[in-house]
Amino acid sequence: MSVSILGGGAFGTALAVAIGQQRPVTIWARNPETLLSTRQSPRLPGVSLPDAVTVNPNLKAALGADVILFSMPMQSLTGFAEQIEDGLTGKALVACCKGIDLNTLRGPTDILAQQWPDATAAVLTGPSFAVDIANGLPTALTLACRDDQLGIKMQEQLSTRALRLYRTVDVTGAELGGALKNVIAIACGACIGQGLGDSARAALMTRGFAEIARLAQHLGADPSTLAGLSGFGDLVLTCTSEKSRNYRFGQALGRGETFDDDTTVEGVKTAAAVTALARKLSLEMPICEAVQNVSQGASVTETIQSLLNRPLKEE
Ligand SMILES: NC(=O)C1=CN([C@@H]2O[C@H](COP(=O)(O)OP(=O)(O)OC[C@H]3O[C@@H](n4cnc5c(N)ncnc54)[C@H](OP(=O)(O)O)[C@@H]3O)[C@@H](O)[C@H]2O)C=CC1
Ligand SMILES: O=C(CO)COP(=O)(O)O
Repeated sequence: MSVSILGGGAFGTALAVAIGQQRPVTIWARNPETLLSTRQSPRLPGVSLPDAVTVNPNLKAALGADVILFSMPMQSLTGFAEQIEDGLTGKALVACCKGIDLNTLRGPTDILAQQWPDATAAVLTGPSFAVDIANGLPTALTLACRDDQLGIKMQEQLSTRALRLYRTVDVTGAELGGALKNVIAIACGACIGQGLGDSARAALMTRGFAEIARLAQHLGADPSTLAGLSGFGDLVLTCTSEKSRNYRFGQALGRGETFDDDTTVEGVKTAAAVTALARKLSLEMPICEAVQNVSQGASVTETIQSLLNRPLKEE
């Protein structure tokens, strides 16, 4: 099975570095100049692509692979997919983005499946910072594919000695865990940024997990997926590490500081999408709604106070 990665940002480059330790892989980027000239991505400085990685600026050629990984921000996926005319029949399309599309309220595999009904859509997600993967540190991810036979083949192709893929057929659970943990990470960053302490963060993580489970199970996810790498695992990582862009964005909100506009922070648009989705489905998701409000400029102090003022209830 040949493998291509579309997207030359931090995650796409890290995956190319990891997979390229064991087998040939192609990476395509819309602005490939630096990758071509230095074999490093400006989004992941200091890490060089191994010889087994081909940088191919020709998208059509990259689309010829059997397995195609889509490694770009969630809100770019629809626009990117719509410009590709190829039917990609019979190919395995693996979404590597974490989020919910704000216009359609769909996850990445739905978007891929709608654009390419004759291909199989899957998702690769879980607790992993690009820099850790690229440095060869041990990492475990979830590969979710409804076609388990294809999932088994991809698991073998994409795993390396350090990058260990676990498999599931629960695409909905894997995708929603990865999308929503970014929203809760913003809340946790804001909590720490405001100086509210580790106990308050633990409360937000736990009640945030309850919100993730509420929405995901309503949409058919298996609770065991949510307790796994793509849910609980990624929630723990992202809510506790300053390597996370979502967490750092939340910290900046909590401290009343500005944040670099050019940094990918998936949780902001996902908070808006999930708030809309929860309203549509009549589900209560107060922490996600709070993140949406503070991202839109509401006071962090007042928003936290209104969470604390909610009626007492059973856990
Ligand atoms: N970084 C990480 O540690 C991890 C990230 N992820 C997920 O991976 C996804 C990508 O994030 P990440 O790589 O970190 O983000 P980066 O900000 O590092 O890079 C994003 C990349 O996407 C490219 N891109 C943006 N829009 C388009 C488009 N319309 N067409 C083609 N390429 C486009 C950008 O190109 P250009 O440089 O030209 O702007 C850039 O190379 C996110 O959903 C994230 O949640 C998942 C796990 C870990
Ligand atoms: O998804 C990630 C870790 O699993 C990366 O998190 P950030 O996008 O917050 O940096």
